[in-house]
Amino acid sequence: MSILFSYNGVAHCSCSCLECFQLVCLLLAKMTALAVVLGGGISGLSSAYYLARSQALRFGKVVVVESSHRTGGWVNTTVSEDGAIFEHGPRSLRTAGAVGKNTLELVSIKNLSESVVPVLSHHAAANKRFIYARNQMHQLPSGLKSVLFTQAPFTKPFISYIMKEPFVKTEIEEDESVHDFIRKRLGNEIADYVMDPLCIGIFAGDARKLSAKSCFPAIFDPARQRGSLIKGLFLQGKEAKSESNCALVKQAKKERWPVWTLQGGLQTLTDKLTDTLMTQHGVEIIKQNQCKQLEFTDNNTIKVTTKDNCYTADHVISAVPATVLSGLLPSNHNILSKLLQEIQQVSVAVINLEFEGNVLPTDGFGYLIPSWEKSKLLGVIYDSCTFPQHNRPGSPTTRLTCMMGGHWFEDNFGDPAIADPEHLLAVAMESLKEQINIEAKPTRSIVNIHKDAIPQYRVGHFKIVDKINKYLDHHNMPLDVIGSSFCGVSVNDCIYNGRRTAEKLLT
Ligand SMILES: Cc1cc2nc3c(=O)[nH]c(=O)nc-3n(C[C@H](O)[C@H](O)[C@H](O)COP(=O)(O)OP(=O)(O)OC[C@H]3O[C@@H](n4cnc5c(N)ncnc54)[C@H](O)[C@@H]3O)c2cc1C
Ligand SMILES: C=CC1=C(C)c2cc3[nH]c(cc4nc(cc5[nH]c(cc1n2)c(C)c5CCC(=O)O)C(CCC(=O)O)=C4C)c(C)c3C=C
Repeated sequence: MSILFSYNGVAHCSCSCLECFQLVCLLLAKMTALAVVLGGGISGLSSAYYLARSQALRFGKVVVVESSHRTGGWVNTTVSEDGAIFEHGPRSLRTAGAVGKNTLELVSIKNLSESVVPVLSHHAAANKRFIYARNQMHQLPSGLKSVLFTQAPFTKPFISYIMKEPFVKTEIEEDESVHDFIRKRLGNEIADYVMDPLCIGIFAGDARKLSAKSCFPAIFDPARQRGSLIKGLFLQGKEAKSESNCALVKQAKKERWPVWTLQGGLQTLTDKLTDTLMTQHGVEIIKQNQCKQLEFTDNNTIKVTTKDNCYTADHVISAVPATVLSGLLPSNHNILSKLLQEIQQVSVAVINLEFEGNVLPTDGFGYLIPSWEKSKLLGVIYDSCTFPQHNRPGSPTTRLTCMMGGHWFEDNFGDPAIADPEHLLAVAMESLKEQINIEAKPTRSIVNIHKDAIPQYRVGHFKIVDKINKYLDHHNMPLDVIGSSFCGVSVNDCIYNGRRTAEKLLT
């Protein structure tokens, strides 16, 4: 069989049989099929990468439309002229679990293995995490000694909470707040001193509102299955885990890295993805090209209207926040719009500071402040201790990041769109003085107000996500939704979900 075809859509087959004609039509359709990815954050970039790297030829063209002048979304690093690195968004990625392994594999494929900067297991940043409560700094238990002996602010040794839990009789809810879930099983102290600050350190959110099922599926689901949190975690640990052939994954496991970053900061990853998508995979990334509207056509395509262009897409992957997608949909899909609107985000003020010399009271990852302390500061990250490789070369400096706002932004600072950076800086400096006795003037300060940065998975979030996916299926819409609004806010989750969606489309 010899087939000739031209790009005007007319196929010529020398044997002129119907089978060949159909095959050619199919090939042509695939070669011209267009996938549009909305949003060039880590979710959009990774889904575009996993779509474009495939040989499956499902799409002839992949286009990423991004509203801002840069890709990366919340992944945003400043490399100053003197070599100091400041992260305005995520700063470290965990190695644990399938999602952690997947990111290390991606880093390895992208030839970034040599750029990985790990935190080693014996390092202070791996073991010393603090909470600031009742005017004192408390180290959270880590290691056998601190589990066996009573350590303030707890009134019992950690082990006693753990031993009792399998015998606690409690209703198994389909979902409940993180605080309730832990309080019922491990008591008030663990809920108040561990889970409350943990919800701040991941979601900048309120443990009494956030969903245990959606925010911590790795503890909620096994606990529900086994009737006990401790039994669930223990038995889950015994389940077979798939091995990876990736040298970087093996090294991370062998050396027990808890978290890592990259030389040049985490934006190195999004920059590399952006670059290789365009130069090696033929993906078009169009910046400053905000998507304005989506229209669903009769022939099952989507008309994507952006600031400067209009595309007829065979498939759209939305990697913008749920609330943004909600505003792009036509009025006949207002049920879907309303569901998306329910997934709200909170705003965070991120203040990067640099001081001459070492001004930290101790080494460690940093500290979080439980919400019931009513501090205006959510917590502080000791960047120069965690990743000294990112300090300005030469004389010693301290870099730290103060985070403020989150669920409590409006209460504490008013409308994030008009909050005063000078005021935020002053509040941060005041809190640092009160909490860790830093009175020195910073040599550098960068204030960013990240509006609507972190989605809040409130109790019942899983039902909203389920309804959204069912709606898309039921209406046979050529649209997938990914990104931090849905199934995990960590960079690892975003990459993993981008991959899963791309691979689903290719099968
Ligand atoms: C302060 C902070 C600290 C964090 N720390 C960590 C951490 O240490 N570790 C970790 O794993 N995670 C961390 N996270 C979470 C993680 O960074 C984010 O959840 C993740 O980067 C979200 O990626 P995304 O691509 O889903 O969304 P986004 O980054 O929001 O990307 C969405 C993109 O869509 C674009 N866009 C929006 N509207 C439109 C439109 N209409 N048309 C076209 N484009 C549009 C945006 O400009 C953006 O580029 C942190 C987040 C914040 C804010
Ligand atoms: C110790 C101080 C910390 C502050 C302050 C903090 C603020 C903060 N963090 C996020 C979002 C995320 N952080 C994540 C990981 C993470 N955060 C801290 C500490 C602080 N965070 C640590 C020690 C870690 C590593 C987790 C670990 O090793 O166990 C993540 C990723 C979580 C994951 O599942 O991988 C996110 C997301 C925000 C929005 C924020 C602002 C207040």
